[in-house]
Amino acid sequence: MPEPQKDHRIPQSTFITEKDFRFGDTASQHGKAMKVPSHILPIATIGILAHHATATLPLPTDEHGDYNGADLIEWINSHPQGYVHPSVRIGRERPGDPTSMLGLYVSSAPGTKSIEEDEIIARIPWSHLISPGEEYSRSKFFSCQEIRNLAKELKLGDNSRYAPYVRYLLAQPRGAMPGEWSNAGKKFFAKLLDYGDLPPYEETWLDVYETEWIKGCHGDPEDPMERMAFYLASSRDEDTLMIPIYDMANHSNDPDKLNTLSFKPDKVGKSFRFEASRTILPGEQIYNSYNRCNPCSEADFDNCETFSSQPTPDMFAHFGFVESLPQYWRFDSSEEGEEEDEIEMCLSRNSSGELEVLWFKNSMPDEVDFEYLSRHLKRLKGMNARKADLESKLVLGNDEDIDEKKMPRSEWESIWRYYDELVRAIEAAIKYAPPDDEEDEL
Ligand SMILES: C[S@@+](CC[C@H](N)C(=O)[O-])C[C@H]1O[C@@H](n2cnc3c(N)ncnc32)[C@H](O)[C@@H]1O
Repeated sequence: MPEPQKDHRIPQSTFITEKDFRFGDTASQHGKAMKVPSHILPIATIGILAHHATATLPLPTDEHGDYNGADLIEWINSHPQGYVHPSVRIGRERPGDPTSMLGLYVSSAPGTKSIEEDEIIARIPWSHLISPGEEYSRSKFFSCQEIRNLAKELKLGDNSRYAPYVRYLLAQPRGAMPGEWSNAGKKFFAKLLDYGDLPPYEETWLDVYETEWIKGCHGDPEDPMERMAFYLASSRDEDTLMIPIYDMANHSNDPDKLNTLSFKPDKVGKSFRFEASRTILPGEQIYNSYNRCNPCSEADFDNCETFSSQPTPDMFAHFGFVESLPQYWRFDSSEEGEEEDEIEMCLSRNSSGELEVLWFKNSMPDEVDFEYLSRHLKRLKGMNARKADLESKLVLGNDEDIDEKKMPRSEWESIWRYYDELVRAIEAAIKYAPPDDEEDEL
């Protein structure tokens, strides 16, 4: 499929002429026990919360006390088809600072070589992927069997044949995605979005676990490990595969940052490959794109391996963070029962650093859309004016006992981070509206 045309020279509104290449936004975009390396700390000491976790051996850490994936790398390299590039470092963005993100890097240790374009960053053999087994297909984007298999391995803990991977997964903090939030957090977020009138639309986050897992896969509502497996798959898998090492890479669609390509196994039994799309220098972070195929990313469509094209709000629903620019926004201004009326735009910065909106020719805003956007902007600003009051009523204090009407501070902060980006997108849509004569073409 051709890539949409973008013209960065035009500072205000411009067109994207081809847009109908969405394949569906379903994609996620989702050994033996090892000797523990000498440099270890118990999970709790390195500040990772593990809910419902099976007790496992501690995670290996580096000299800063950060998880370094040493056991994972050794486990993968011990397989004849397994390979992790020797320059790869797993660690924190700011070593030793637990508030900074864990991710994949090219080490900056003296003597470390760059990873060159087309070089393999990691090759993960089929035996080291948690998969739907014989049901695997390259063109399948959701699998109940994958989640079942993942839950089974999580329960096995150190006895899993994926133990080095499972240990890391069990140590992941839970509760970052809107679907996992407290009732109070979900209720307030739903209100902020005017109960389904703004994205992310409720079907992408509100009851996904109940709809997709409990109903769709006949999951057990009493099994916390199944719930954990569901959300781990949602935020980490590549379509239907859980892929160690690869899933340590953080997301970016910034063309200056995105530096990799990935290749799924053609069929059961084959390996997964993760490659450099350009030279990655020592000290640089290794980034993946979780929605590479969205029309606002600069990715070459030939490299569109997973067809994942989620808009920025859906990314928030599935992964719990708001991607930085470029962003892809889709609003539906229609009333219930009416035919869909979509506004679609890319938000980015031009070469002078100014915000820029790129419109899609067939879904530019008309008068009805402007009324919709303006009404919500006013409503959202009204909520912001009451933020301090709302905070005192809705956020749990440090020493406060659990209260059904209140949410943890992390949820509150996440909601307002999303608020800032949503308001910026709506303001930009209004400010950079297409001129009237272009509107007439609709
Ligand atoms: C596949 S994991 C990536 C590795 C992850 N950072 C870890 O510690 O294992 C996806 C999760 O990483 C975080 N993440 C990835 N890219 C991010 C970004 N650009 N900004 C903020 N959080 C990000 C989000 O919490 C997301 O749900």
